[in-house]
Amino acid sequence: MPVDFQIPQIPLPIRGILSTVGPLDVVDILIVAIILYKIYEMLQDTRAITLVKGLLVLLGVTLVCNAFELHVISWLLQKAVTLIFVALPIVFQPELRRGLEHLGQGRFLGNGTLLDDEQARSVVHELTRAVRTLSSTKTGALLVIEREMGLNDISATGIQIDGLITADFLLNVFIPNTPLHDGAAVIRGNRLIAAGCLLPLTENRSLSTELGTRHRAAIGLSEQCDALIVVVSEETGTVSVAENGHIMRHLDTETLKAILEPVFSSKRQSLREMWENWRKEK
Ligand SMILES: Nc1ncnc2c1ncn2[C@@H]1O[C@H](COP(=O)(O)OP(=O)(O)OP(=O)(O)O)[C@@H](O)[C@H]1O
Repeated sequence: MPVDFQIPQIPLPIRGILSTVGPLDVVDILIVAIILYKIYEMLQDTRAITLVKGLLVLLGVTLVCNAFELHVISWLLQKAVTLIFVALPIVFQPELRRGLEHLGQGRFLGNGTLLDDEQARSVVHELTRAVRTLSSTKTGALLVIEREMGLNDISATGIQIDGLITADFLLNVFIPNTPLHDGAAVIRGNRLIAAGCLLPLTENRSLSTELGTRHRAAIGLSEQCDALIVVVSEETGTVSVAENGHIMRHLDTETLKAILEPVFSSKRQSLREMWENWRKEK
């Protein structure tokens, strides 16, 4: 028996709205949706997301109060929301700075040093060799690897060096009770550019209490820029890597190598080369 199937009719008011939507409106809405999603992605796992949720609740309550014409409460809430918007840039200065830096940083525009395949392989080999020894001898170390965002402000807090990276050189830097061992060493390309540098501490309160200031300094810097930070614990010898506000702990040499390889890889270099060639041609 044939089934009588009818396509449901779109209600008249919705049809009215749809008839006014053009292709440009669809593009407009898509762009706004992408921007909102990117903002959400940026704020995810940061202190700011809790505040955004609080703000949304406050806005919701204000709308409800307006609808019920509770004039005094809605006046107070409106003032509170305005005050919060003024306070936002002050309270979330680090997050804002990071967001704007992300915006301004094209993949090609970084100021790291170009490495060819051989140099990249060598620096990863020397780094992993040094970290393995530092870990087995329980020598505390903090190694900051610069990526697209320049770290001149961080390296300026320490002692300027500029030496080719070798495992022995790195081991020398972190020998306890020597002038350079305290603080972080900064790596740009295959060179150690500074040591004894001061990093900003994270204010994340949900971190394990096992993590002392060395690890908190690594997470703190990774919240503010795209650097990769390797930490060797003086207490336990464990190796960790901080990136993007997160820390991966208890890494073995193979895992560390797998993390480091793409950081120094030549794919990034070829994009840079494309950019530099394009600039030379201009
Ligand atoms: N803000 C900072 N910037 C750079 N280095 C720092 C900073 N704070 C601490 N450090 C380094 O960490 C050392 C202190 O480490 P602490 O024992 O407090 O941390 P930890 O995370 O428990 O590390 P570990 O497991 O090695 O003991 C300092 O001597 C210094 O070298």
